[in-house]
Amino acid sequence: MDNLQHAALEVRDLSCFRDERLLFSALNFEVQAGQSLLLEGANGSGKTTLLRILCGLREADSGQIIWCGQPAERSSYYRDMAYVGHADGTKKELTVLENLNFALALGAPGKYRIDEALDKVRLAGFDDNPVHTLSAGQKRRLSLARLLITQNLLWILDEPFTSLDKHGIALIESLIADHIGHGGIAVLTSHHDLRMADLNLKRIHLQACH
Ligand SMILES: Nc1ncnc2c1ncn2[C@@H]1O[C@H](COP(=O)(O)OP(=O)(O)OP(=O)(O)O)[C@@H](O)[C@H]1O
Repeated sequence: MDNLQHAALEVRDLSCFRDERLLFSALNFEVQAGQSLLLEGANGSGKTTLLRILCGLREADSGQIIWCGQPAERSSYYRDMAYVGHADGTKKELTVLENLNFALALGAPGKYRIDEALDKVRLAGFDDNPVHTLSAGQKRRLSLARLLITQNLLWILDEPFTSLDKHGIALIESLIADHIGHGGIAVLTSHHDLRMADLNLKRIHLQACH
Protein backbone atom coordinates (compact mmCIF):
# COMPACT_ATOMS: atom_id res chain seq x y z
CA MET A 1 0.00 0.00 0.00
CA ASP A 2 2.67 2.52 -1.07
CA ASN A 3 -0.06 4.87 -2.26
CA LEU A 4 -1.65 5.10 1.16
CA GLN A 5 -0.71 8.69 1.99
CA HIS A 6 -1.66 10.13 -1.40
CA ALA A 7 -4.51 7.91 -2.50
CA ALA A 8 -7.32 9.77 -4.17
CA LEU A 9 -10.12 8.86 -6.52
CA GLU A 10 -11.10 11.62 -8.90
CA VAL A 11 -13.92 11.54 -11.40
CA ARG A 12 -13.83 14.10 -14.21
CA ASP A 13 -16.77 15.02 -16.42
CA LEU A 14 -18.38 11.59 -16.26
CA SER A 15 -21.52 11.05 -18.31
CA CYS A 16 -23.72 8.04 -18.77
CA PHE A 17 -26.73 7.27 -20.96
CA ARG A 18 -28.92 4.24 -20.53
CA ASP A 19 -31.27 3.29 -23.34
CA GLU A 20 -30.69 6.77 -24.79
CA ARG A 21 -31.76 8.37 -21.53
CA LEU A 22 -29.22 10.60 -19.80
CA LEU A 23 -28.54 9.33 -16.28
CA PHE A 24 -25.88 11.88 -15.35
CA SER A 25 -23.48 14.22 -17.12
CA ALA A 26 -20.49 16.37 -16.22
CA LEU A 27 -20.16 14.56 -12.92
CA ASN A 28 -17.05 15.65 -11.00
CA PHE A 29 -15.88 14.63 -7.57
CA GLU A 30 -12.81 13.68 -5.58
CA VAL A 31 -12.44 11.41 -2.56
CA GLN A 32 -9.14 11.21 -0.74
CA ALA A 33 -7.49 8.77 1.62
CA GLY A 34 -9.41 8.84 4.89
CA GLN A 35 -12.69 9.93 3.33
CA SER A 36 -15.87 8.23 2.24
CA LEU A 37 -18.38 9.27 -0.38
CA LEU A 38 -22.07 8.54 -0.17
CA LEU A 39 -24.01 8.49 -3.44
CA GLU A 40 -27.55 9.57 -2.81
CA GLY A 41 -30.53 9.76 -5.13
CA ALA A 42 -33.96 8.38 -5.76
CA ASN A 43 -34.53 4.86 -7.06
CA GLY A 44 -33.39 4.72 -10.66
CA SER A 45 -31.22 7.86 -10.49
CA GLY A 46 -28.10 5.91 -11.47
CA LYS A 47 -26.24 5.11 -8.24
CA THR A 48 -25.62 1.45 -9.07
CA THR A 49 -24.73 2.34 -12.66
CA LEU A 50 -22.14 4.84 -11.40
CA LEU A 51 -20.62 2.28 -9.02
CA ARG A 52 -20.44 -0.27 -11.83
CA ILE A 53 -18.62 2.31 -13.97
CA LEU A 54 -16.22 3.01 -11.11
CA CYS A 55 -15.34 -0.65 -10.76
CA GLY A 56 -14.96 -1.27 -14.49
CA LEU A 57 -18.07 -3.39 -15.06
CA ARG A 58 -19.57 -0.76 -17.35
CA GLU A 59 -18.13 1.99 -19.55
CA ALA A 60 -19.02 5.64 -19.14
CA ASP A 61 -20.12 7.52 -22.24
CA SER A 62 -17.54 10.18 -21.52
CA GLY A 63 -15.23 11.30 -18.76
CA GLN A 64 -12.29 9.94 -16.85
CA ILE A 65 -11.52 8.06 -13.67
CA ILE A 66 -8.26 9.22 -12.12
CA TRP A 67 -6.52 7.21 -9.41
CA CYS A 68 -3.66 8.78 -7.46
CA GLY A 69 -3.21 11.33 -10.25
CA GLN A 70 -3.09 8.77 -13.09
CA PRO A 71 -5.80 7.60 -15.48
CA ALA A 72 -7.27 4.48 -13.86
CA GLU A 73 -6.23 2.18 -16.69
CA ARG A 74 -2.61 3.28 -16.37
CA SER A 75 -2.47 2.96 -12.58
CA SER A 76 -2.86 0.30 -9.90
CA TYR A 77 -6.56 1.26 -9.63
CA TYR A 78 -8.09 -2.12 -10.44
CA ARG A 79 -5.70 -3.85 -8.04
CA ASP A 80 -6.38 -1.33 -5.27
CA MET A 81 -10.19 -1.48 -5.57
CA ALA A 82 -12.69 -3.99 -4.19
CA TYR A 83 -16.38 -4.07 -5.10
CA VAL A 84 -19.30 -5.56 -3.21
CA GLY A 85 -22.42 -5.24 -5.30
CA HIS A 86 -26.07 -6.19 -4.83
CA ALA A 87 -25.24 -9.81 -5.56
CA ASP A 88 -22.95 -10.97 -2.79
CA GLY A 89 -20.35 -12.42 -5.16
CA THR A 90 -19.94 -15.71 -3.30
CA LYS A 91 -20.08 -19.23 -4.69
CA LYS A 92 -23.12 -20.81 -3.05
CA GLU A 93 -22.04 -24.45 -3.33
CA LEU A 94 -18.69 -23.77 -1.63
CA THR A 95 -18.21 -23.38 2.11
CA VAL A 96 -17.52 -20.11 3.88
CA LEU A 97 -13.84 -21.02 4.21
CA GLU A 98 -13.54 -22.15 0.59
CA ASN A 99 -15.05 -18.87 -0.57
CA LEU A 100 -12.58 -16.82 1.46
CA ASN A 101 -9.62 -18.94 0.32
CA PHE A 102 -10.79 -18.39 -3.25
CA ALA A 103 -10.96 -14.60 -2.69
CA LEU A 104 -7.52 -14.64 -1.09
CA ALA A 105 -6.04 -16.51 -4.04
CA LEU A 106 -7.15 -13.65 -6.31
CA GLY A 107 -5.54 -10.80 -4.35
CA ALA A 108 -2.69 -9.86 -2.09
CA PRO A 109 -3.20 -10.71 1.61
CA GLY A 110 -4.85 -7.90 3.55
CA LYS A 111 -4.95 -6.66 7.10
CA TYR A 112 -6.67 -9.71 8.60
CA ARG A 113 -6.25 -13.46 8.37
CA ILE A 114 -9.34 -15.45 7.39
CA ASP A 115 -10.08 -16.55 10.96
CA GLU A 116 -9.72 -12.96 12.20
CA ALA A 117 -12.03 -11.65 9.46
CA LEU A 118 -14.65 -14.31 10.26
CA ASP A 119 -14.45 -13.30 13.87
CA LYS A 120 -14.86 -9.61 12.93
CA VAL A 121 -17.99 -10.24 10.89
CA ARG A 122 -19.34 -12.64 13.52
CA LEU A 123 -19.14 -15.75 11.35
CA ALA A 124 -16.63 -17.62 13.49
CA GLY A 125 -17.66 -21.29 13.58
CA PHE A 126 -19.34 -21.12 10.17
CA ASP A 127 -16.15 -22.07 8.29
CA ASP A 128 -17.47 -25.36 6.93
CA ASN A 129 -21.03 -24.26 6.21
CA PRO A 130 -21.92 -24.18 2.52
CA VAL A 131 -22.87 -20.62 1.63
CA HIS A 132 -26.34 -21.64 0.43
CA THR A 133 -27.17 -22.56 4.04
CA LEU A 134 -26.44 -19.02 5.33
CA SER A 135 -29.11 -16.40 5.89
CA ALA A 136 -29.19 -13.28 3.69
CA GLY A 137 -27.54 -11.18 6.41
CA GLN A 138 -24.85 -13.82 7.01
CA LYS A 139 -24.11 -13.94 3.26
CA ARG A 140 -23.77 -10.17 3.23
CA ARG A 141 -21.35 -10.26 6.18
CA LEU A 142 -19.35 -12.95 4.36
CA SER A 143 -19.15 -10.81 1.23
CA LEU A 144 -17.83 -7.94 3.36
CA ALA A 145 -15.29 -10.26 5.06
CA ARG A 146 -13.64 -10.56 1.63
CA LEU A 147 -12.67 -6.89 1.93
CA LEU A 148 -10.78 -7.56 5.14
CA ILE A 149 -8.62 -10.44 3.96
CA THR A 150 -7.33 -8.87 0.75
CA GLN A 151 -5.35 -5.71 0.24
CA ASN A 152 -7.47 -2.89 -1.12
CA LEU A 153 -7.47 0.84 -0.58
CA LEU A 154 -10.76 1.64 -2.22
CA TRP A 155 -14.00 -0.06 -1.20
CA ILE A 156 -16.93 0.34 -3.59
CA LEU A 157 -20.07 -0.81 -1.82
CA ASP A 158 -23.57 -0.95 -3.27
CA GLU A 159 -26.11 -0.95 -0.43
CA PRO A 160 -23.79 -2.76 2.01
CA PHE A 161 -26.40 -2.68 4.80
CA THR A 162 -29.10 -4.57 2.89
CA SER A 163 -30.39 -7.60 4.85
CA LEU A 164 -28.46 -6.67 7.99
CA ASP A 165 -30.04 -6.34 11.42
CA LYS A 166 -29.09 -3.37 13.62
CA HIS A 167 -26.06 -5.19 15.06
CA GLY A 168 -24.91 -6.08 11.56
CA ILE A 169 -25.36 -2.48 10.44
CA ALA A 170 -23.34 -1.16 13.39
CA LEU A 171 -20.67 -3.79 12.70
CA ILE A 172 -20.29 -2.87 9.03
CA GLU A 173 -20.30 0.85 9.86
CA SER A 174 -17.45 0.24 12.28
CA LEU A 175 -15.50 -1.77 9.67
CA ILE A 176 -15.91 1.05 7.15
CA ALA A 177 -14.91 3.62 9.79
CA ASP A 178 -11.83 1.53 10.62
CA HIS A 179 -10.91 1.34 6.93
CA ILE A 180 -11.29 5.12 6.57
CA GLY A 181 -9.39 5.67 9.81
CA HIS A 182 -6.44 3.73 8.39
CA GLY A 183 -6.30 5.86 5.24
CA GLY A 184 -8.67 3.84 3.08
CA ILE A 185 -11.45 5.22 0.87
CA ALA A 186 -15.05 4.04 0.60
CA VAL A 187 -17.61 4.94 -2.04
CA LEU A 188 -21.04 3.65 -1.21
CA THR A 189 -24.76 3.86 -1.69
CA SER A 190 -27.13 3.42 1.20
CA HIS A 191 -30.73 4.13 2.04
CA HIS A 192 -29.74 3.75 5.68
CA ASP A 193 -28.70 6.79 7.79
CA LEU A 194 -24.97 6.52 8.28
CA ARG A 195 -22.97 7.49 11.38
CA MET A 196 -21.39 10.36 9.53
CA ALA A 197 -18.86 11.56 12.09
CA ASP A 198 -17.01 8.24 11.96
CA LEU A 199 -17.00 8.05 8.20
CA ASN A 200 -15.60 11.48 7.24
CA LEU A 201 -18.38 11.53 4.72
CA LYS A 202 -18.88 13.52 1.54
CA ARG A 203 -22.14 13.29 -0.35
CA ILE A 204 -23.20 13.44 -3.97
CA HIS A 205 -26.80 13.60 -4.95
CA LEU A 206 -27.77 12.13 -8.32
CA GLN A 207 -30.89 13.70 -9.77
CA ALA A 208 -33.29 11.36 -11.50
CA CYS A 209 -33.60 12.65 -15.10
CA HIS A 210 -36.90 12.09 -16.87
N1 LIG B 1 -30.37 -3.92 -16.80
C1 LIG B 1 -30.84 -2.73 -17.18
N2 LIG B 1 -31.19 -2.51 -18.46
C2 LIG B 1 -31.66 -1.31 -18.85
N3 LIG B 1 -31.82 -0.27 -18.05
C3 LIG B 1 -31.50 -0.43 -16.77
C4 LIG B 1 -30.99 -1.67 -16.26
N4 LIG B 1 -30.77 -1.53 -14.94
C5 LIG B 1 -31.09 -0.26 -14.65
N5 LIG B 1 -31.54 0.39 -15.74
C6 LIG B 1 -31.99 1.78 -15.80
O1 LIG B 1 -30.94 2.63 -15.39
C7 LIG B 1 -31.40 3.58 -14.48
C8 LIG B 1 -30.45 3.66 -13.31
O2 LIG B 1 -30.52 2.43 -12.58
P1 LIG B 1 -29.61 2.19 -11.31
O3 LIG B 1 -29.80 0.77 -10.93
O4 LIG B 1 -28.23 2.68 -11.58
O5 LIG B 1 -30.32 3.18 -10.27
P2 LIG B 1 -30.14 3.30 -8.70
O6 LIG B 1 -30.01 4.77 -8.39
O7 LIG B 1 -29.03 2.42 -8.23
O8 LIG B 1 -31.53 2.77 -8.19
P3 LIG B 1 -31.98 2.04 -6.79
O9 LIG B 1 -31.95 3.09 -5.71
O10 LIG B 1 -33.35 1.58 -7.11
O11 LIG B 1 -31.02 0.89 -6.56
C9 LIG B 1 -32.81 3.18 -14.05
O12 LIG B 1 -33.69 4.24 -14.27
C10 LIG B 1 -33.16 1.99 -14.88
O13 LIG B 1 -34.30 2.30 -15.66
